[in-house]
Amino acid sequence: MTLPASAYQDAAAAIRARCDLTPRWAIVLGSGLGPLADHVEVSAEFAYEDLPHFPRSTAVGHAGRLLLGRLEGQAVVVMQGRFHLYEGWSPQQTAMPIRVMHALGARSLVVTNAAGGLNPQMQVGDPMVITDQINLMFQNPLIGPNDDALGPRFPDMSQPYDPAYGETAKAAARRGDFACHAGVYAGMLGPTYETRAEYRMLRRLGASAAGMSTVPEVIAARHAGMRVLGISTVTNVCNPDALGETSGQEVVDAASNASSKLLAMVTAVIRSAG
Ligand SMILES: O=P(O)(O)O[C@H]1O[C@H](CO)[C@@H](O)[C@H]1O
Ligand code: HPA
Repeated sequence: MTLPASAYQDAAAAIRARCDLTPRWAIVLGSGLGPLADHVEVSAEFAYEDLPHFPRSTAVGHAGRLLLGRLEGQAVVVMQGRFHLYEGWSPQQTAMPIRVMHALGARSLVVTNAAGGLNPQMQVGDPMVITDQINLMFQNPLIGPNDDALGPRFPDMSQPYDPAYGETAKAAARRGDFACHAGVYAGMLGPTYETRAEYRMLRRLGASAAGMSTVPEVIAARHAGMRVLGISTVTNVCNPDALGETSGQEVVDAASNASSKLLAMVTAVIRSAG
């Protein structure tokens, strides 16, 4: 579905009409990671269905709420649930909330997700700081007329994830004494999990984690010049030579069990950016 060019401004105006907080940080909470929002001192809350042009959350473990408030004293806007291509939303729709949060004032983005761990050292519950991404969805939210007011026609993607944010997140994991990896996120279309042959291929391509989100959001954020921190939580281990079965509920449960690690890393980055 094509969105009107004004879609994200319309949604931002509807939010501003009820809340005058200018968020500095935008945070997207992935599958099972919604409880992180319990730590936000909430000023206003919106159901996605009440916001103009917003898609509705249909994925398991995605509440479908936008919150404005404070985390560690910093003004934040938080998506409790995101949109995926496999739900039937267009690339533009999956990325639209990023533009809305940018229009509200956010200039830094934290994207989190549940992902399959491809690196043999990974265990369920381990976080991974995303250093780069591979777009294997073969779709792009910037296709169509470019909004020159937002960003360039051909955005640079040489460093989509901010290295300083990543270092701060890793330092928080060291202080917390929990394992933390760093690596490349492969964005898949889904909704099927990958076959053994596909996990093998992803390893060969240099990916350390596989998921079905994040890539369109980060493209939209970089287009708009936002600094990005990305953290995956390993919810299933993808060993092509001994692959167990994976279910959506298992992914959600594993992510929420590990959410305290994510909270420690995200709050450290937000605090350090003062
Ligand atoms: O990336 P998030 O939204 O965390 O969700 C991940 O978990 C779901 C699969 O279990 C897929 O939606 C995948 O992308
Ligand atoms: O193994 C996976 N593959 C794709 N998406 C996922 N989301 C959680 N785990 C996975």
